[in-house]
Amino acid sequence: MKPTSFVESVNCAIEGILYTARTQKHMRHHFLAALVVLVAALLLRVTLLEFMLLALAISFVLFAELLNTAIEVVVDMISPEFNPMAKLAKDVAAGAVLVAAFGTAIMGYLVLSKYIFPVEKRLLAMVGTGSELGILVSVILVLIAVIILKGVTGSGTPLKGGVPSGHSAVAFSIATSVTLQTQDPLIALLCLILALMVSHSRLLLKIHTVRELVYGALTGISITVAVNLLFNAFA
Ligand SMILES: Nc1ncnc2c1ncn2[C@@H]1O[C@H](COP(=O)(O)OP(=O)(O)OP(=O)(O)O)[C@@H](O)[C@H]1O
Repeated sequence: MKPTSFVESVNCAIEGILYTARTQKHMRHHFLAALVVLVAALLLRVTLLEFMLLALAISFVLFAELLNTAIEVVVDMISPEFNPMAKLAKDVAAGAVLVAAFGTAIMGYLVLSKYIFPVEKRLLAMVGTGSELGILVSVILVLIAVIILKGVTGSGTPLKGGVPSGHSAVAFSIATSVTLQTQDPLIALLCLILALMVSHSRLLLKIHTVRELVYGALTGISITVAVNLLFNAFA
């Protein structure tokens, strides 16, 4: 039935948002990311203008995901069977969300980095600069820990599958070592992206689950930080 009042129209719009949140996992990820960014913005006491920019960028992503879902629903209604034009319409709509999300990530970085980087720099200084020997020892200990953990959990082979992911552990160990060596938050961010890409590739190849990758990352980071703390304490 068509809405007859303003309140009913608003209700229909909210139902559309709820439908999108219920059926589209990307929408739920966008909401979660928006929550994290807005809470971080409040805690970091960004300026009013910066908060407005963040809010605008977040709204833009949510707006794009809602339109993408609307297009998907219409395409599914018109063409439930496989159709190259249906594919094109859905791919273009998904592209719009990707562009919006990419722009928002850049906006978030530009606004929040100047607040987060100084805190990160202080934390890195507390762990101390990594040494060449510390880097080597970390990687060797990470490899030994991965083999022992795989043996204990009885999963995977030394180079493939199981808990934790060896690729993820080594990638995050190297990322942590480079971060400590350079003490530079931007380098840390770039290394984190590289380590995430290595881990993601193992997920795409269906060699590991997210849980195995997270355990791998935690193994790599914790051992590398512990080794560097020890080296610096006895230096
Ligand atoms: N009827 C169809 N004909 C041809 N290709 C389709 C059709 N339906 C879906 N696809 C292809 O599958 C992809 C995913 O479409 P789907 O409807 O499953 O959206 P989704 O899983 O919600 O993805 P997202 O929201 O991430 O774009 C589309 O981008 C398109 O390439």
